[in-house]
Amino acid sequence: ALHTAQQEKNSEDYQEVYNAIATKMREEKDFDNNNGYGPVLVRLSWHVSGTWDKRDNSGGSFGGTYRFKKEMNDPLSRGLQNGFKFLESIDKQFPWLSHGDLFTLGGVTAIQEMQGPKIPWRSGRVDEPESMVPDNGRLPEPHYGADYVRSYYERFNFTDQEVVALLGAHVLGKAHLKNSGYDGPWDDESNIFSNAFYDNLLKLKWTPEINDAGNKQYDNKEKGYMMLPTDYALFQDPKYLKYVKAYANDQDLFFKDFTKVYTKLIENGIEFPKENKPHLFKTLKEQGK
Ligand code: HEM
Ligand SMILES: Cc1cnc2ccccc2c1N
Repeated sequence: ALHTAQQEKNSEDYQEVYNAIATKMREEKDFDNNNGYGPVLVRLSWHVSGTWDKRDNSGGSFGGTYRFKKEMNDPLSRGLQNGFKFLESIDKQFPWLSHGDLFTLGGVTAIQEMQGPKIPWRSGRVDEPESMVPDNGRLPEPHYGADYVRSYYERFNFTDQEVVALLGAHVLGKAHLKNSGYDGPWDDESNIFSNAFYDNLLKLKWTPEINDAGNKQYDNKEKGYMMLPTDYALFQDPKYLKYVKAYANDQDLFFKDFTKVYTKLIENGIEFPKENKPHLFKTLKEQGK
């Protein structure tokens, strides 16, 4: 059964939460080699949504079950505890906000504050008990190629175009050897949301290397950039490559398509009554803050 969102506050209340998250991001911008908390907040919003299974509508962002240790300690989510800890003070400041809304609003705020597209965000997710925590093993592994990526996203009914647009979020942040067994990029500023992921994928020379954890990754020595095998798959597969080229050449198109598929991702499995309108948030900058 679909979950029905329960709208209880108005946009001004959620803008206040947005501002609290965005302000804290500014205050703690030296986190993780100066990347700040933006990237890990975006990854958290994806992981809490990526457990969804269209077949029985289990998992997904609605119930906020990431707060329980079985989901939080999924080995494929190592490092996301930093994002959870960051949001704990926000959780205390706004006790009326559900965890599902908190985790997804964290990602939306981070994307917009990192100069990404405006993401219209709908509220009303309702906390579910620990018994509803989905099993581990629903998140993707980074070791494989295009066939794996394509079949993984079949569980979301995402097309090739949607998969390529969604993965553009890997312009943000970095891989940490102790988290995932992958490492890099080694530049210190990957906290601006742009179409650079596609540009680099297409234009730079990528050398397969075995990293210190024994995993194969694709490195560009000149720039100190890396690509996971699942990233590089978008270059290897001709059907994906078509969209990589489109987004490398048109950032507006990327922003538009990313907004659509990211919204689908964080809303999967939830029914929003028609009066439950999306909230459009102003960035701190737009508010003169
Ligand atoms: C094929 C699907 C995907 C795979 C296999 C994958 C895998 C990974 C891995 C291994 C890392 C490094 C984690 C670490 O070592 O700390 C990572 C980081 C990240 N992922 Fe993904 N990911 C996928 C899809 C996505 C999607 C759909 C999004 C968002 C829309 C996303 C956003 C991020 C972000 C922002 C980071 C950087 C986090 C940080 O800097 O701490 N990823 N991903
Ligand atoms: C440039 C690049 C490529 N792939 C990534 C995968 C995970 C996290 C960050 C990445 C990143 N900044």
